[in-house]
Amino acid sequence: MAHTTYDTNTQIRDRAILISLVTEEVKKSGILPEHSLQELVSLAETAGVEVLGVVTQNRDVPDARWLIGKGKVEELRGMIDSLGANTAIFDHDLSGAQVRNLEQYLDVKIIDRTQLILDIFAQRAKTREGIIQVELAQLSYLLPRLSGHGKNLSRLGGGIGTRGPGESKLETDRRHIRGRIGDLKKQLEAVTKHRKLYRGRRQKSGAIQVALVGYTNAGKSTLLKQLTSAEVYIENQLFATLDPTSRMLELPGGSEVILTDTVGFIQNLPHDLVAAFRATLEEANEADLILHVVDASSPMREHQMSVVDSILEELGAADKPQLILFNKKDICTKEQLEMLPSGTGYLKVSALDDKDLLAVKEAVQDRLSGGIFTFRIPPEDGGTMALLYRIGDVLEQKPEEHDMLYKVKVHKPDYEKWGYLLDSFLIRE
Ligand SMILES: Nc1nc2c(ncn2[C@@H]2O[C@H](COP(=O)(O)OP(=O)(O)OP(=O)(O)O)[C@@H](O)[C@H]2O)c(=O)[nH]1
Ligand SMILES: [Mg+2]
Repeated sequence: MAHTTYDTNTQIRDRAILISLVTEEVKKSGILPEHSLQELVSLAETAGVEVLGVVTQNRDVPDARWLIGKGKVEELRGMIDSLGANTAIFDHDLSGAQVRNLEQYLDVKIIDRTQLILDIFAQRAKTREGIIQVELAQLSYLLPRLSGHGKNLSRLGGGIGTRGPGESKLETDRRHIRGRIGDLKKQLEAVTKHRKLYRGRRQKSGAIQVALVGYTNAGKSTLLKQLTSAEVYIENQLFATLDPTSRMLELPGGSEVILTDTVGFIQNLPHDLVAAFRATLEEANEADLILHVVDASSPMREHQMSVVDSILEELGAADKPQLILFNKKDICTKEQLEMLPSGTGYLKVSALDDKDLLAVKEAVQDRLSGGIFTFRIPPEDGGTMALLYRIGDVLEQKPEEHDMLYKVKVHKPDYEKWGYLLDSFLIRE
């Protein structure tokens, strides 16, 4: 199926009211409701929605029929009428029944946080793999809620919540959607296999992989660009990057690693999406070193870090060597900077500062270094000598009797891969 593209000029622009529900569960989670709502506003704006207003409600538990209390629903209806909204976006996942009830009563399009995120992903996906992944996630999300969506999706005929699978798809029966999900999974498998092959080749070539991961908008793409002079898409919006981009990064010692930018993480990342993007996020899993980029200026810094940690754990990448980059130090307050932990695993940087960029490269080099070793190699053995240059930085070379002595600062990942070939040349002291 062709991916539905969205032309903002010919569509009715979404004019939305955002609704945040603060339950006991939310209070216990440590997520500050105002930040979550702020994030929802950013998500909506990123999706191209005009935000007309917000409504919040405190309630111990969600209402089964309406999510929010009936009185709030009335209030919302009044706001919708007076502001001329055509969409209501809830910072909370909705059941099919809740969508149906709200849609009937309010007569606007009802969207929840997950759909909003999925919609942004649909707009952003560029590669075949990304496009399939998004459609798969959208359909998996839609399937159990199918009965909830009715006339408004087709009446408005576009905008958030309807991009991707396309309107006609929403009207077909579940069996059809299940069939489509099956097809997509097969396609995804084929594309992923191809990627794995390519990745395998990259690994065989001995290249060291370093992955930039972190919360959305932390500055990952900016760092990739600044460190490698790559042309990448940088925006002060959420999920600017969807498909991983890899570039060569030259370290101060002269050796090269492959640096990969990845999709940003977000709290409550829809589970279907994590599953669908597993293949992409596996870049992090394949990495020899993870650079966890943190927006140190964010008031939600700690929470965002723990979101990233738990997603890394879900991916099985929690035990990878990690370096934490506290980014955007140039816009941090003095207090924020003082609060940051320090030590060898952490670096406070600004992606816009050349000195800091050099410090990042040095730290990467250090983290990848497995120590300094000396090898004795006969001068005619060019192959082994070439191998030395592959596993690290040659610091010194001098003749001794008939051989050459090489002092090498080895890269841990390379040494683990190739070191066994050098065992017999190693001088043990
Ligand atoms: N002041 C300041 N701004 C920064 C710094 N690094 C990045 N930014 C800005 O932060 C915003 C987000 O940067 P990106 O590089 O797109 O962030 P990202 O982590 O790739 O975001 P996603 O792709 O959305 O996950 C942009 O407006 C950048 O210009 C920094 O060190 N200092
Ligand atoms: Mg990015």
